[in-house]
Amino acid sequence: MEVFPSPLESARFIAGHSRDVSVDEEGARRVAESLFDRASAAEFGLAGWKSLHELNPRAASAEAVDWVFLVDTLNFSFWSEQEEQKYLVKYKSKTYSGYWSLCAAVNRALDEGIPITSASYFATMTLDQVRHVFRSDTEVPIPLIEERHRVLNESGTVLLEKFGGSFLTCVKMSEKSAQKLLRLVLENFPSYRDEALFEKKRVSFYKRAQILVADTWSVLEGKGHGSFDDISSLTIFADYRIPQVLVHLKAMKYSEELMKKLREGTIFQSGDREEVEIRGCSIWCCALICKHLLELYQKKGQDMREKINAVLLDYHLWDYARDHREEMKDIPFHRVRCIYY
Ligand SMILES: Nc1nc2c(c(CN[C@H]3C=C[C@H](O)[C@@H]3O)cn2[C@@H]2O[C@H](COP(=O)(O)O)[C@@H](O)[C@H]2O)c(=O)[nH]1
Repeated sequence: MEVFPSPLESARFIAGHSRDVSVDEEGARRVAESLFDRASAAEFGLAGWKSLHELNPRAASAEAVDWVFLVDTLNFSFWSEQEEQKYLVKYKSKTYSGYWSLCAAVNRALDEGIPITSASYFATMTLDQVRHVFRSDTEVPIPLIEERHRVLNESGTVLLEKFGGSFLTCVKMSEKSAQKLLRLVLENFPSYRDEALFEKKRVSFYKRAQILVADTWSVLEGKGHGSFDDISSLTIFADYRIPQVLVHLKAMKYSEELMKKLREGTIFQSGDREEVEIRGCSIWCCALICKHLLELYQKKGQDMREKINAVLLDYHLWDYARDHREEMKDIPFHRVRCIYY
């Protein structure tokens, strides 16, 4: 049986050997305290995935699960070199940027009668068809269009050959275990294997694989085939926004030399030491915030393990980063062009 390193153990190891990034335990505690009241609010919970985001599916159907699979297969690299020159998609008289531009393009295609979420379609899509579906409403195209074409064909082919073209089939095989679904995704879909070498050790982040499991849990509303009893075993999803918000909230710190490189807009490569430290420390920092949050509730005699986990903390912090873009503009995000996040 193939061994997949645990993202949480990887994060612990990276945080323990990191040079340019540090987790601030006091800062993490303060973030937990600031979230304390909000964590028991409805928006923080699972229902927020649909109620807060108009582009997410309303249904909990097999088609909705396929929508999640397609989107998370392409859920990477939306940042633009120049902030003012970026990929944008207009949908139902609203203009979307970043991750939401991907969702808007998918929904636009579905409205045009293009079965973009069907494996039988995206398994054999041509590059021109991908260019058409994800066309931009500015002169800036979606980044990594050739890579998106490749992962679409690859993932669609596997979904057809091994799971009858339906990601729900894969979910059913996981028998309500998030870790089993994570393993099935990693074993079968190579583009999801988000790993690196750090201090000669194989470490993992599995950002798209873990968010795929989390979004599947969310779209199925934690019920039926999506009632994962081990959903709390997932970590946050190490993208390029969570580190930014953790530094903004002073739960994580960068060295002067790293801050300088980030401010200059240095483009890092997947697996660079600084990139691995940023991603691993982000995961570790959020694990500490979760721990402190649960302890705060325990002191109040409330067992919130069903309501607080890294997934819901991640969604909250990611949405916070979106809503506080202006306030966070002095904190640079790290730039890597890759298919992992
Ligand atoms: N850690 C984490 N990373 C996330 C997401 C999402 C979308 N999930 C939302 C959908 C339903 C839920 O309610 C979530 O709110 C996208 N990303 C990553 O962000 C980056 C894009 O950023 P920007 O350029 O600002 O749009 C890119 O790496 C993308 O992969 C998340 O949830 N967590």
